[in-house]
Amino acid sequence: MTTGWVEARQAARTAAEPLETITVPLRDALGLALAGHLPALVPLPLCDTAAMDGYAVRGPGPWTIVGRRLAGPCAAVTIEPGEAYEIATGAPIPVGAEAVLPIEQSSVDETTLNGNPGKPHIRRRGEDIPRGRRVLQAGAVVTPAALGLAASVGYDVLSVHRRPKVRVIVSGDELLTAGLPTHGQVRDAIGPLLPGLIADAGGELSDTQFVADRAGSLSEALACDDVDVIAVCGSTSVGPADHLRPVLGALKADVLVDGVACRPGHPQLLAALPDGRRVVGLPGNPFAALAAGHTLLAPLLHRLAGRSPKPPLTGRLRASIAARERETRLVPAVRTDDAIVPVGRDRAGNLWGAAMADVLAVVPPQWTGAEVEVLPL
Ligand SMILES: Nc1nc2c(c(=O)[nH]1)N[C@H]1C(S)=C(S)[C@@H](COP(=O)(O)OP(=O)(O)OC[C@H]3O[C@@H](n4cnc5c(N)ncnc54)[C@H](O)[C@@H]3O)O[C@H]1N2
Ligand code: MOO
Repeated sequence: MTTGWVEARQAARTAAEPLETITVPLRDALGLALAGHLPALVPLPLCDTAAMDGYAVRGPGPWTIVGRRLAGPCAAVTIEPGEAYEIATGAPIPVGAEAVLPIEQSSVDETTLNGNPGKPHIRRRGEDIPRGRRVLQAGAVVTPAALGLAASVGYDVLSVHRRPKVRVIVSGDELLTAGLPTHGQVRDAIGPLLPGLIADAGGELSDTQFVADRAGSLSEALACDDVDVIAVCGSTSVGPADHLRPVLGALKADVLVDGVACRPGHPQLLAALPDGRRVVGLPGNPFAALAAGHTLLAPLLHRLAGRSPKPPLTGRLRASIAARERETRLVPAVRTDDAIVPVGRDRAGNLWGAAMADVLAVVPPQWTGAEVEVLPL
């Protein structure tokens, strides 16, 4: 029975548990999701440091310059009232220093320093991040900034969930993978779009296999057991060459979502094979496959990759889009400063609109109003 679009996405998110935890060097963690919360191993800054290039001073001026402190490991020194140390930004300040007088506010006559620090210009130990403070939550996706932060607070390795491996099976005797199609042939448009969609959702493409429109070929391709998810493109409908549902039946798969009330993409499906691998059926019409990729495949991969759900993005739709009675519409659109603007060219077989768009606007059944959820493309 067909599932509503919202319920289908929820079903995809709960159709599996996050994959095992692995420990990887920072450089290999980009794009993976943290398996646990990340507490700071050291405070930031580690000790009281100068926030400006200038002079660390104690007591009222004028001061006598007695030494120099540069950034880097150094023995602690104590500063006495009336003394100054020339100091670089980031250098530990001498014990007892009350302020850093920035170079621009100072005047030096031989070893005598004058000026007014105004503010202390000192970053105190732990002022930015105290030791032990949770800086990122389990389920956060490791971004370039997160890698820099993890290094700042002392990490060399991170515990993350491994990426789900995805095999793509493209079915269709009419498909051509390169060159100009001749009468009756069609260039495969889904094989090229899936690697990016899979990577964005936290997965890793294992390989892409092309199979003929025969039940036996599809069955054989589904037998591989070295991946977590298999995305089958085409063969989801009810025609004489559409074998996915009968093949899944013969393999005793548990069909979790059997069609979704959305346009395009309604014949899509999600199933669990007896050995735990998940199968997502993406309709053959290329824009329908993209829409289904964002409906079932991406949420399933997010979950397996251990990513926390994000709050939905919304915007105001500019244009009169006719909602359907029972189905959610997925409409390619661009985001402007103040609105979501549909781009058209969005028939199920045509990726032109989606290629011009930066989001899919989600128009629920019987929707009226302006605010819609959008899925970034
Ligand atoms: N009697 C019905 N017929 C159809 C229905 C329906 O409800 N009742 N739904 C239509 C919708 S909607 C879709 S979507 C398609 C889904 O079909 P399949 O998933 O079985 O896919 P195919 O039949 O193999 O192909 C459909 C269409 O897409 C082209 N195609 C297939 N694969 C690719 C590819 N990799 N790259 C580019 N184009 C591809 C194929 O040549 C066909 O034109 O079913 C409708 N029919
Ligand atoms: O629903 Mo189909 O998937 O429109 O092309």
